Amino acid sequence: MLPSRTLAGIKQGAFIRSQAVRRYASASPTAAFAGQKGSNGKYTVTLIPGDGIGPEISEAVKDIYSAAGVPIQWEEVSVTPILKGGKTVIPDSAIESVKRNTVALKGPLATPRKVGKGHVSLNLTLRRTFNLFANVRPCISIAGFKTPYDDVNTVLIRENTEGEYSGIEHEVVNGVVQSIKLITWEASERVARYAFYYAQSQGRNRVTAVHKANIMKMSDGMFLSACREVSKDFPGIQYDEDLLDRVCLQIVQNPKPYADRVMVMPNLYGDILSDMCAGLIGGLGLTPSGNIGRDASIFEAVHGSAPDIAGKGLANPTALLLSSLMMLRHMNLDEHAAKIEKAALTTIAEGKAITGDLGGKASTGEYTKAIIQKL
Ligand SMILES: NC(=O)C1=CN([C@@H]2O[C@H](COP(=O)(O)OP(=O)(O)OC[C@H]3O[C@@H](n4cnc5c(N)ncnc54)[C@H](O)[C@@H]3O)[C@@H](O)[C@H]2O)C=CC1
Ligand SMILES: O=C(O)CCC(=O)C(=O)O
Repeated sequence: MLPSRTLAGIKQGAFIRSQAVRRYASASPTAAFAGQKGSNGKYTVTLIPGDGIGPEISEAVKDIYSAAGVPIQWEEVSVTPILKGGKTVIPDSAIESVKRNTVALKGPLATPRKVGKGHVSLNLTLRRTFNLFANVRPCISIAGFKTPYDDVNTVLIRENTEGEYSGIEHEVVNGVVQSIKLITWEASERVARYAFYYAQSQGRNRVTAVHKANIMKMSDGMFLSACREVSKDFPGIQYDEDLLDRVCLQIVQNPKPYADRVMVMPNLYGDILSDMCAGLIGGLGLTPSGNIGRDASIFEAVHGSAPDIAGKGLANPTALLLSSLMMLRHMNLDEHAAKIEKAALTTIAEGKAITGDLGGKASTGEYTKAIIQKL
């Protein structure tokens, strides 16, 4: 029997602050925001604009924040990788900025696709560097924006530091490579505990662990054991388990039943399932996420750098904007978040100034202006 290690700060009932149920909540008890306003009355937040469409959508967020009078000043840093001792690393200045500010908004970072070559993913490097153990991915239908379903309301919590994304790969012999899926009890337990905490604080009454333990009996099996163990500490929350493939099928047939719960799962499953859910509400231009850690949290869109549309003014900044609203709520700036959220969702529902991915004709700038006019 494995020991049940309790992560300090996420015990049932030991919440740092009570939280109302909120759309795009970050619900982070582990990294309770302790930032102080500067002498200018503003909090400093690290901004990593990112690659591809990153700078365009970051600019849109900055413009909306200025217009909305959000008390934030951005500390912009580059994470262009540098070579240090034969390894690709993120510049120290970027690391120091996130450490100092404890919150960051990050645009997408591209990872070279060359087979077996190119630097490692900086997205994953950042998650590991700051031990951002839970990736929260809410996906909610936007009222007034017509898609095949009006009632998608899923929250995925993805283990964010290990699993299939451990990056441990090697060639055994010519023509045979091995990639190791590393699952630890500690990481499984802490993400499970976070999922239960999130469900409880956001009024969701069930946690479903999504897995393939029928095949990966030891790795996913242990992930499930950790979830089961944690579930005992949350008697008010129902707990069940479902197979990843079944969940995919069921969600695309009828997403409604999933609105009552939080789904928690190993790393890769969360990556794929969240893109699938995004497809149900209008695409990757709409889905936010928060990488939550104990000492820092980094908020980013689910999507990547979209090289196919970069620099053309076609990018939809909503996903990054909604990620930033998760960040504002994490920082207890709820009123600012609510005001911006209303302006953005109303702009989409009206449909007059929406970007091409949503079937409109507006440029990134025109859509941004339409939001600003509604603030
Ligand atoms: N967290 C991160 O920073 C992530 C980074 N990536 C990286 O991004 C690069 C591109 O990856 P892809 O597989 O092409 O995925 P992607 O998410 O960048 O693009 C997939 C499709 O969605 C569209 N799309 C994405 N975001 C959009 C937006 N905001 N507005 C309008 N359309 C949007 C793109 O134009 C493309 O057709 C790769 O280098 C990948 O490694 C991918 C996923 C996440
Ligand atoms: O780092 C990358 O290039 C892709 C990462 C990704 O898809 C994710 O984990 O969200």
